[in-house]
Amino acid sequence: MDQSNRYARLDLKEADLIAGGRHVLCAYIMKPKAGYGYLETAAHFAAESSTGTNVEVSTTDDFTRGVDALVYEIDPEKELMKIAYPVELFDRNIIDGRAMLCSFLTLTIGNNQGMGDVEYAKMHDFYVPPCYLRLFDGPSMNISDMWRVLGRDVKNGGMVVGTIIKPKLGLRPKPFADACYEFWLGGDFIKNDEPQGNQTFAPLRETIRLVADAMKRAQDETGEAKLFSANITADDHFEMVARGEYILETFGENADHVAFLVDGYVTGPAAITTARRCFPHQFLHYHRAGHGAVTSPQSMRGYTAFVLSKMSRLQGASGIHTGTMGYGKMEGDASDKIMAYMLTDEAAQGPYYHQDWLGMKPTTPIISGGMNALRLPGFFDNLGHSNVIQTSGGGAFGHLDGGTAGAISLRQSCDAWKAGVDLVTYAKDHRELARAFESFQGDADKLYPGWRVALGVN
Ligand SMILES: O=C(COP(=O)(O)O)[C@H](O)[C@H](O)COP(=O)(O)O
Ligand SMILES: [Mg+2]
Repeated sequence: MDQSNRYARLDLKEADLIAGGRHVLCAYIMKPKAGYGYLETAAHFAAESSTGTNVEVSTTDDFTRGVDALVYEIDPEKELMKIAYPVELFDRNIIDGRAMLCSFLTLTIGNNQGMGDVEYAKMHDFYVPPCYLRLFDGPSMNISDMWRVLGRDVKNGGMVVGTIIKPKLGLRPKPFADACYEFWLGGDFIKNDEPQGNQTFAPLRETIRLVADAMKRAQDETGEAKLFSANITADDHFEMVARGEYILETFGENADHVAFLVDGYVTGPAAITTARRCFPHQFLHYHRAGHGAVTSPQSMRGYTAFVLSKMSRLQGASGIHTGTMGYGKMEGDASDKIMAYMLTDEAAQGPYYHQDWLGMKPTTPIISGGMNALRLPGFFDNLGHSNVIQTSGGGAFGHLDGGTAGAISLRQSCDAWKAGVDLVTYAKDHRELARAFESFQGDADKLYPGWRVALGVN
């Protein structure tokens, strides 16, 4: 059934919709299945994503029609479809009237992902009007709060030197805490790897107790504050709260040195909001493990990493992994930097929409995935600054001289970049950095040909 007479209004102007302030706008790359017209498929998509189904129903009244999602722009050649969703469509909390991301998703990326007349549809950008934007929690903490604990300039505190305790799984509590102590002698920040939690070989209560002790000893040893991002991810809200409360109680006077890590893609918006609302004074670390299933350029469905990141700022992530923009091991390329700017800037220019954040706190890009001291300068050249949280797991514990040297090499690499000094030159009088070249020789050969002669390594 062609529903375009009801669910398409190609006369609507995007500027008028934005000025009207009553619509969430979404841009999709959509292709109809063979045999289906573009506009009729787009209209069906909008119907199924708002007030309709595949046939007219007798219960529809004028009010219903007034909150129809409307296709307002199509470009079949570019497979581009834009839909305006009246904000009234989205569910609100009964407890405080505020917005919930799950409702945004269930409509804009819901049944429409499995329709028989749609070959594929993927959201590439969305726009949130002020009346709806202010109903989201937004971040309560971010890198400024980390810099404050570290005693740095809270506006321009520089790279937070971080790691992920590796191996990914398999360390029992004492070797885990020992690895933390080792890294903290040179670095600032340690995160649980995303699956590390309460495995039977590493009971959370014992591990956290030893890590809290390691933090105290490392702080005493270095005279510097240290940070830990503890994984509180769980299916059960009460489990997450129990973990968070135990961790804060155990860290005691260092509780403000603790971030909470949540695997936000696999556990979904509810887990992010549990952490954001139950622990508003802790940095909320959004790990996005699994996101590639929908965000990968190979996936023609779901939404992009840009959309995932934008949703995370709405929900209140203090920081989210934004990938390594082609400089690390995960999928991505240099243009992904628009994700980082969308998260940190007052206003964001996305692929299709300009979004003013109206003072919503920034979310900090977390840079991770196959990174090491050799790969950082190229990354920073592309991004243009180093005010990020950077975590290198293999890049720290894969250093020939261990985690402390690995941490120091990462900091030296960032210092070299900020000073505008070539990394090989800087390595000549910074041993840990020089040894990073020997530790990651494949990268060294590829990124810094001639390093062996320059550093006297055969
Ligand atoms: O554990 C790591 C990286 O470890 P390593 O530093 O040893 O590669 C992270 O889970 C990935 O960075 C996630 O990817 P992304 O950050 O793209 O979400
Ligand atoms: Mg990991």
